[in-house]
Amino acid sequence: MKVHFHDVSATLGGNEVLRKVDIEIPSGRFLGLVGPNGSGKSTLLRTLYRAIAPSSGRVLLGEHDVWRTDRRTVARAVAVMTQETSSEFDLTVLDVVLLGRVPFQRGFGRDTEADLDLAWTALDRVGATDIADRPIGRLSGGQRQRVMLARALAADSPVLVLDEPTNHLDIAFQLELMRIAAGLDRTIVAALHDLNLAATYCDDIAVLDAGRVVATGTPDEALTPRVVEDVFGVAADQLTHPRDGRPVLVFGSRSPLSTPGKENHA
Ligand SMILES: Nc1ncnc2c1ncn2[C@@H]1O[C@H](COP(=O)(O)OP(=O)(O)OP(=O)(O)O)[C@@H](O)[C@H]1O
Repeated sequence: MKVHFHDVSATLGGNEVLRKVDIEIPSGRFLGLVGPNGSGKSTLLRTLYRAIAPSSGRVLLGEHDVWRTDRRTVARAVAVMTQETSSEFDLTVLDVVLLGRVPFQRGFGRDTEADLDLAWTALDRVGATDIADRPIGRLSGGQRQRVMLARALAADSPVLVLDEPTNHLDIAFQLELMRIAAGLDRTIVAALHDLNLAATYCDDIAVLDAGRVVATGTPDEALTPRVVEDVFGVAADQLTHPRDGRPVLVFGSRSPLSTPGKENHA
């Protein structure tokens, strides 16, 4: 299912935090949304899962305007993993993952065998079957993040929203999470701070700055040294990874790469 943010603007607390953002994500593509703190990434994601209404513009899921579609239909189409921790601290991990199935159940329906299968498969996928009985409130930040990913995976929705999904995760699971996401046959939009994780795993990148899209394209097209320096105020070089040919950013150097201390030995 394709997603189209069509000239989306949003105003919060009297400030325009999104300004005519226009981004199209074709069905099945993985878009990384990057930008400095406060640039509007989470706000844009919220317009997609019906948490913040745009002040103008439209958010399209397929051909349908999210804001003219009922909540339940949107909840079935869009699974969300955010930083907001579950307030149900006494629920077990398995219960929390099963919450991902709620939009697909009728009324206050019971969990079916199929729901349980999907929940266990998702827990297995994130390596969390051994903590299925633990209360969510007694997990580490990283364990909780895994459970939140499992909840989003258990909802087999065509669209997946990830808001800073790798926070709290050790490096091995950061890579694992991105590998899992990249391998899904879903349309994904993820707000990411780590530009190299974004460059390695995303099909496309959109760079936001002060509520505006300032660059889009494949990682090598969007994450140029010029864009990184203009938007983040950090000097960067774009190299090519020797193993996979993907772009890699190296920060804090001046182009062309200089070797620290070399001049002392000349
Ligand atoms: N509820 C709110 N009321 C008023 N202003 C808000 C509200 N939520 C966010 N903002 C402001 O909107 C702007 C965009 O915030 P947003 O959280 O979308 O940015 P972000 O790019 O996700 O940032 P970060 O990388 O720090 O998570 C910021 O200036 C923020 O202070």
